[in-house]
Amino acid sequence: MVDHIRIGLLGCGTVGEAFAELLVERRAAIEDAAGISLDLVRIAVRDPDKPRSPRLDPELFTGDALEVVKAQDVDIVVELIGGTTPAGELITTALNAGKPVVTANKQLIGSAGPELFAVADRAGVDLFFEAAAVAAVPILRPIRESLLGEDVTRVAGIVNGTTNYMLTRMMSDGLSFDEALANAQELGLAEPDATADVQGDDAASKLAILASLAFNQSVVADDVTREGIVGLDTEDFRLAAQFGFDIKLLAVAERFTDDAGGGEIGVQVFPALIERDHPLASVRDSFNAVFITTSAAGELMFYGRGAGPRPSASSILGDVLAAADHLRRGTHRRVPVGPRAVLRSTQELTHSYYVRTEVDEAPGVLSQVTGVFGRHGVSIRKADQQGSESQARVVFITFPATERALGDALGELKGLGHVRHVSRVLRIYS
Ligand SMILES: NC(=O)C1=CN([C@@H]2O[C@H](COP(=O)(O)OP(=O)(O)OC[C@H]3O[C@@H](n4cnc5c(N)ncnc54)[C@H](OP(=O)(O)O)[C@@H]3O)[C@@H](O)[C@H]2O)C=CC1
Ligand SMILES: N[C@@H](CC=O)C(=O)O
Repeated sequence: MVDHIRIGLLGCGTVGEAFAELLVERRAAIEDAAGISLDLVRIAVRDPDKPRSPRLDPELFTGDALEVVKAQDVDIVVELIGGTTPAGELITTALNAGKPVVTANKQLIGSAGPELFAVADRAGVDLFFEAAAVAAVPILRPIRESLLGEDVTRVAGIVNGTTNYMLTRMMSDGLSFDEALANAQELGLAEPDATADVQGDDAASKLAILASLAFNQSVVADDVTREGIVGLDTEDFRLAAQFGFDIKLLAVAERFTDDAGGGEIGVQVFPALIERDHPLASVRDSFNAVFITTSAAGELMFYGRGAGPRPSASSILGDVLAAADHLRRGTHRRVPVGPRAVLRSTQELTHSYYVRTEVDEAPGVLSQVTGVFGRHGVSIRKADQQGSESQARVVFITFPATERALGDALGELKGLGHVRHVSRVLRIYS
């Protein structure tokens, strides 16, 4: 017997169109494999008169998203408009009407996830969002299901495809920032507003989603401290290579258990130097990879395409099938919402650092600078000086120290006579 499930799609842009096409392409195979016929019955867009894929029936398009959500002939709503408004209101309306929702909207889930999970739970329907974190890679379902009973202590990796693609092209092919970004946009990797990618906001939303599910605590994007990749220059790439490192934009969530059994968490997104033989250094282009550390399983690695229309469509299709299967069985899977996370101040988080300074080439400057670091408890692992008669660049690689200690040392360094400026500070990830 074949069950017919009718899909209402909100948004048919970069990702929405790829999803609609994949649905049409895979319809017969899905029917054979799962006994479910997924019928795309309505598509809401901003401008219904815009030319669309010839593979999609023009009769399906409307400019009224609310009408699609409320339509009697729509069983599952797929939200691919993006942003918080009107996506949030549309999803809430669908859930309250008893319709399961599938979305790829990390911005919305990363900021209002806990509220929406509660709405879905009250309504007794599914809210799935696998594509909202690490696009094609099934990671949220394993966290929600396979690792539900586990004690997860760390989630860390590369979660933004655009910036990983850009860093790969800038480091390997010498592309400028603007060229690399334009290529990423052409490939459909970037957000509609790509500042979210390059400033680390997209990665912060994804980290909030991953940390919430992994630690069973409520974490929102605003909790995540972030630095993007804006401002990195060819000299950083050259120096990183010289020291045996690659540069990657990382997202790291850690849970620290105290003696009383409490657990603060640290959530950070930052560009970092990473040793060339570290597995994350081999993650290139739009690929992403996330390590999850648990007490029993140890370390697990999830790897695959973290952005792009078709990889995202694959993940959305998986969610739609899961929701369709639940619908025919009359069941749903709730998203657990844990207590509000207690955040550890980033000042107390510990890293090794790469510090690039420009100094006057005067005798003793190097030991003066090393002395300042030492006074603040930041020990130097390596210092490399290159320069001309009047000016030198000194790169310091430190042993692990807290952000507070490094900040204090840099503060004092800036007041030092022969230090012209500190031109870059990057964390080193190992
Ligand atoms: N790019 C990627 O690799 C990935 C993206 N995502 C997420 O997917 C979502 C969609 O992104 P993307 O496809 O790039 O976005 P686009 O901007 O390409 O598409 C947005 C779509 O929404 C439609 N739309 C906008 N406002 C309304 C409205 N008020 N009512 C109805 N339709 C509306 C637009 O209509 P029109 O066509 O008429 O302009 C368009 O079809 C975002 O949440 C994004 O974060 C998730 C994973 C990966
Ligand atoms: N813009 C995002 C798309 C996928 O989530 C990214 O580059 O990772």
